[in-house]
Amino acid sequence: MTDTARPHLEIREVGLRDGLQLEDPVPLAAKLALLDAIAVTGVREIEATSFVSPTAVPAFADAEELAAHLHRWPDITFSALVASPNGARRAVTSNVVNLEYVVSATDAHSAANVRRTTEEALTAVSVIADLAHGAGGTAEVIIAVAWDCPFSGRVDADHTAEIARRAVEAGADRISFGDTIGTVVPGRMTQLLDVVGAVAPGVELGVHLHNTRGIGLASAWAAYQAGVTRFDASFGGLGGCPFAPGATGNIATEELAYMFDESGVDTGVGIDAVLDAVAVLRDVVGHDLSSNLFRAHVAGAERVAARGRAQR
Ligand SMILES: CC(C)(COP(=O)([O-])OP(=O)([O-])OC[C@H]1O[C@@H](n2cnc3c(N)ncnc32)[C@H](O)[C@@H]1OP(=O)([O-])[O-])[C@@H](O)C(=O)NCCC(=O)NCCSC(=O)C[C@@](C)(O)CC(=O)[O-]
Repeated sequence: MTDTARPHLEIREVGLRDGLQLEDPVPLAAKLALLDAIAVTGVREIEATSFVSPTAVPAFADAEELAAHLHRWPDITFSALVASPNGARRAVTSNVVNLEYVVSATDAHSAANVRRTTEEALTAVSVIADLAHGAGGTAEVIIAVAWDCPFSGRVDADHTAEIARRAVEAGADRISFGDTIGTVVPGRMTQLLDVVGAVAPGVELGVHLHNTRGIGLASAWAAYQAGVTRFDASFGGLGGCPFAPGATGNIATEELAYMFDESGVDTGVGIDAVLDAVAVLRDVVGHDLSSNLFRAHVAGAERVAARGRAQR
């Protein structure tokens, strides 16, 4: 439960989308079990799936089927990633009206991801925003490779900020910056947010960070200090873009919530409940997860069990 007297922020859980997109397709029943587990953690927003090409990302071939179950969690605001107007149409037809549309800051990543240039991808923002708004929802643009591209290197902050400005001009309600290959550091986070503040003042901003180099939480803290209060995170730290070589997991929901809650910033997220959900996730994907907090939790539980056995 959020304490309104404390500073607070929103964590959007993206494990069902970013988390699963690099995995072998997970059966619908297992996705619903994951939703059951994550829906009781206190997160208020969940990015549930992607309406993209099932050839490009087989993990979300069941997007429509999953969407038909989302009414089961009426207290959660669900959203979906889309990569084209066609995907946006599929989403709103499935009653998923809050859309995240990805625009890559470089042509090279855009070509790998959606087979379009950045300019072509930007052209679709107004169409997608109209579709979302017409259905009573919201349109967010996530700018992928906002700081660094695995194909063309460093991205100028002015360039990313200009994409943000144009996306808002075209109808986006909100912009999130994606650190797709997990290279950003606090100084560069602050630099980009400063430039965006000058170019597109007053825009609602979020960040979508990957922890590839272990700096994700530090950059999240820098973003918070710069005024950002919306963060994507993935339980267990699962995730990664299939079209960005070297991409690995998102910052972990439980670690982000732990950092902020212990710093007096309310996330509304119950850490123990997320750790329970991560245990379900580990069984579903069948491999270890990168979350240090989860590892510490498992190791702590094993120590307690070993002590219990020794005392018997
Ligand atoms: C945009 C559309 C829908 C256009 O796909 P389309 O509408 O089918 O149009 P097309 O003419 O470009 O595609 C023709 C054929 O190529 C296939 N195709 C098309 N694209 C690809 C691709 N990339 N890789 C492999 N195959 C691809 C496509 O599936 C189709 O095959 P068919 O169905 O005829 O057999 C499609 O390109 C697509 O779905 N791309 C996937 C986008 C995606 O889901 N990327 C991962 C999410 S973005 C991300 O993770 C970054 C983010 C948001 O998290 C932020 C961050 O981390 O920083």
